[in-house]
Amino acid sequence: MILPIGNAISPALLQEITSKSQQELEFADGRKTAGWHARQVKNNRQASNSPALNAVFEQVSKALLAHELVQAAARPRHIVSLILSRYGKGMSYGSHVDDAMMNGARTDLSFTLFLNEPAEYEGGELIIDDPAAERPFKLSAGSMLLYPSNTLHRVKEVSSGERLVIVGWIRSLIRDPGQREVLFDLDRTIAAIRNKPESAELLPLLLKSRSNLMRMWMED
Ligand SMILES: O=C(O)CCC(=O)C(=O)O
Ligand SMILES: [Fe+2]
Repeated sequence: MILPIGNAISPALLQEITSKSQQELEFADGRKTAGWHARQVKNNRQASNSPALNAVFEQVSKALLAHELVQAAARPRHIVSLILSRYGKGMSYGSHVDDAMMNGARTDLSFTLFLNEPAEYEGGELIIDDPAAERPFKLSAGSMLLYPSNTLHRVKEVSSGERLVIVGWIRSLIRDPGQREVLFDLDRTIAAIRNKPESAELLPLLLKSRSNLMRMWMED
């Protein structure tokens, strides 16, 4: 499941990140943190490690882990890694798969949190490989695209302006994307009937099914 999530972080946090990116943070060649294959197709710049960057990442992690849709779709155990990237004119990231393990943890979901508006740059679409159709995504500032880490994906060349994003990886309590989708659908069903008096009898059974599926599938 590929899921766009609007308003993933607050406008205040978004504003703080963009102004720090312009004024305070330093950026270096993104190839330094890529594996041997990704290095050949990666052409961007990313924020270097610093206390200011860590403070940003802490706030972003907190906001995303508290977000209802992120919780429902990803069932996150924790955020494994975050990168703040900037793509200027001529930069892109060719087709690749993300590393299965980062910082000692399995990566189950990947996401891109868009930090500036689509009108601020040409190109720069995130494309998730899909045998049936190419799906380009270019979301508004503060929105994120959440997708399974087992996909091939790429970022089209930016032809003008600048693209600023935070890219991240989530270790889920539910390893299998299909099982996560069943739980996501159940969450939505429960939310839709929760306050309907005519569903009062069915609700406990649905809650029981969700709990018991979690017990079957969850790992820590
Ligand atoms: O910039 C993006 O939207 C995605 C970047 C990416 O795929 C990666 O860093 O692995
Ligand atoms: Fe990637």
